[in-house]
Amino acid sequence: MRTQIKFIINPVSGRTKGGVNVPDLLNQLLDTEQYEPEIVFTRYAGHATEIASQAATAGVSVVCAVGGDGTVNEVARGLMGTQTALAILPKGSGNGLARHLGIPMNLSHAINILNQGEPSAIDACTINNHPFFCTAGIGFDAHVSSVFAASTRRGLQTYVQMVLREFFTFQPQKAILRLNGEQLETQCFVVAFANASQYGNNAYIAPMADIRDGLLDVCLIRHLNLRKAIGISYGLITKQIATSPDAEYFRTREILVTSEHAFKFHADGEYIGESTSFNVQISPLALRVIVAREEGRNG
Ligand SMILES: Nc1ncnc2c1ncn2[C@@H]1O[C@H](COP(=O)(O)OP(=O)(O)OP(=O)(O)O)[C@@H](O)[C@H]1O
Repeated sequence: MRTQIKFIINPVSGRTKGGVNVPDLLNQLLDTEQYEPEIVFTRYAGHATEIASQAATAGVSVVCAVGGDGTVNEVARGLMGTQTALAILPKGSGNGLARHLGIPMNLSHAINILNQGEPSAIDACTINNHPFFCTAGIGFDAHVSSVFAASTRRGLQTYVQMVLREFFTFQPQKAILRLNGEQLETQCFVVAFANASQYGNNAYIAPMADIRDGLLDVCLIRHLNLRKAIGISYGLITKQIATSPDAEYFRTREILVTSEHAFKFHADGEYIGESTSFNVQISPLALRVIVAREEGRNG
């Protein structure tokens, strides 16, 4: 019997990439002896969660998110805790979870992985009950998400320009971190909560994060001047941030953060809002994903 697979395509993701007609590509490359495909397009933000959740209830084996991290997050939250596996055809600009899982950025290659892949369970997380699968954070990274969300311009270059501009006016705030029975009162430029190793675009905020270990990798950056920020940025792209004296790491199942001043927060790069209190938790192995056979065994 063929495996039922539902493709959920976000027509507005990856606007800067243009060009690729995903249904045509699937017609050419998907192994239809193995898969029985159905293709749907999202009509509004949040629609992907509804479609994915209905597919899981109907017993569809695989739901494939065709889009960026926002689409992957929406589909994954509809599948968490079910037997239906997530697949990813990356079409966004960051593609953090796909990159972490070794899914190729080239869509044809990604379809080939799907043809030969197997399900493998990964951890799922929440920040104040908002699910995330890659990274969440409070402080500067969330501030950048909020500015980026409000902008009509997209692309890596816009993003880098925005980060530079915002860096010079952003002020760290005091917070209390509670984790592993300990309490830490500190200035926070960023507190990143990593399930996967990267934000996306191969920016490795927690290079040693294991997505199947039942633990969050927490990265605390207390404050940064320009010289230190250049070091951190270099560490992000060379996977060496953990050796920086300006980035501290903790592993935990749960973390509570409280502050007097509100912090902005994001989940999988999507700006969510502001709060003075954060509860970040992990649900071990709560999401099945289709990965290359080797990745499932070793990754
Ligand atoms: N039909 C639609 N119309 C408008 N917005 C949509 C639609 N379908 C999904 N969305 C929203 O589009 C947003 C962006 O999607 P996504 O993150 O996948 O693409 P991206 O921003 O290009 O990629 P990346 O996050 O990697 O930069 C998501 O927040 C999602 O809720």
